[in-house]
Amino acid sequence: MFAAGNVKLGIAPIGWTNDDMPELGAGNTFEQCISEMALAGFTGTEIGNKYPRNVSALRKALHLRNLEVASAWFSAHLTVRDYAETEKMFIEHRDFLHAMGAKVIVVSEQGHSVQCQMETPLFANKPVFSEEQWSLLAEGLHGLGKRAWERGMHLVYHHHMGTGVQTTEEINRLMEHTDPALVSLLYDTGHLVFSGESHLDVLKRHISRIKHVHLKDVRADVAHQVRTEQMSFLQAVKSGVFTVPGDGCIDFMPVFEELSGAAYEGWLLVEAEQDPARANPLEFAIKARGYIRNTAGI
Ligand SMILES: O=C1C[C@@H](O)[C@H](O)[C@@H](O)C1=O
Ligand SMILES: [Co+2]
Repeated sequence: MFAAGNVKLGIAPIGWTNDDMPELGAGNTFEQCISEMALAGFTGTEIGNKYPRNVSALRKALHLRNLEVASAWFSAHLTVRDYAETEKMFIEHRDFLHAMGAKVIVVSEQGHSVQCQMETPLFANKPVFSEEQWSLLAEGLHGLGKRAWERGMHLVYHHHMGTGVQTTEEINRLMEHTDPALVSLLYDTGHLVFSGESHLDVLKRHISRIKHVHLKDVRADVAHQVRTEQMSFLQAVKSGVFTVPGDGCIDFMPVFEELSGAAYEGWLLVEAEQDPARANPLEFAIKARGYIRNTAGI
């Protein structure tokens, strides 16, 4: 299916320790996390809050386990703060990722986001950007995209539940109003399905812009409960709305077919935040690895 060497397989540390709720998996160490990633058969990772910020220490720890850095999340605040403030932090983040050998920088606009509010019902309160906020976002992303290019890197925008870029319409709008040379798309299956979008329509429409992929599955019964009981994003995660590919309601075969058909090059990164006390991270990493082998043949 995928041509040899086109894709690399990674896994995010969020299944071991959750950056949005560090109390989930607080007892899991950095070394345990990266050792189990390697043991499960992955060759890449994103950077979590327990990872050392020292380039040589992180490089050594990952190299010992044959792991590479795929990317790391950056929270932008382009709709609520001065551009210069976001740019300064972005440059620091970019330079760290560049030193670690990453080629893409994950960016999500967190201005007005309800993603990290424990008590705020998700679906009723997601922000809807005004015309002015859309312009601030597009212009700001163009600025950050140019900064990424200074190091030969791509900015990949992460559409996300509880933010102003969640739905198909919002993703379409962002893609239409940004320059493909400066702003690419991160495709996250879990966020699209949880939001009620057609993940395959988004994939087909924006395939040429997609430069990073998060493979996240959804437990449909929990997603339904989140809507009916007006739960927050964090409550949804704690309740188990997300899981690894092969354990939820998404059939990843058409996703892999579409990506490979378009000769997608880059990372396929399993990202399944759930409570590690309820879902053993190593067990679920092994499960994901087996499912990908059986469906994508890699
Ligand atoms: O890429 C991601 C990073 C996390 O911090 C976030 O909340 C998660 O849902 C996600 O998709
Ligand atoms: Co993601």
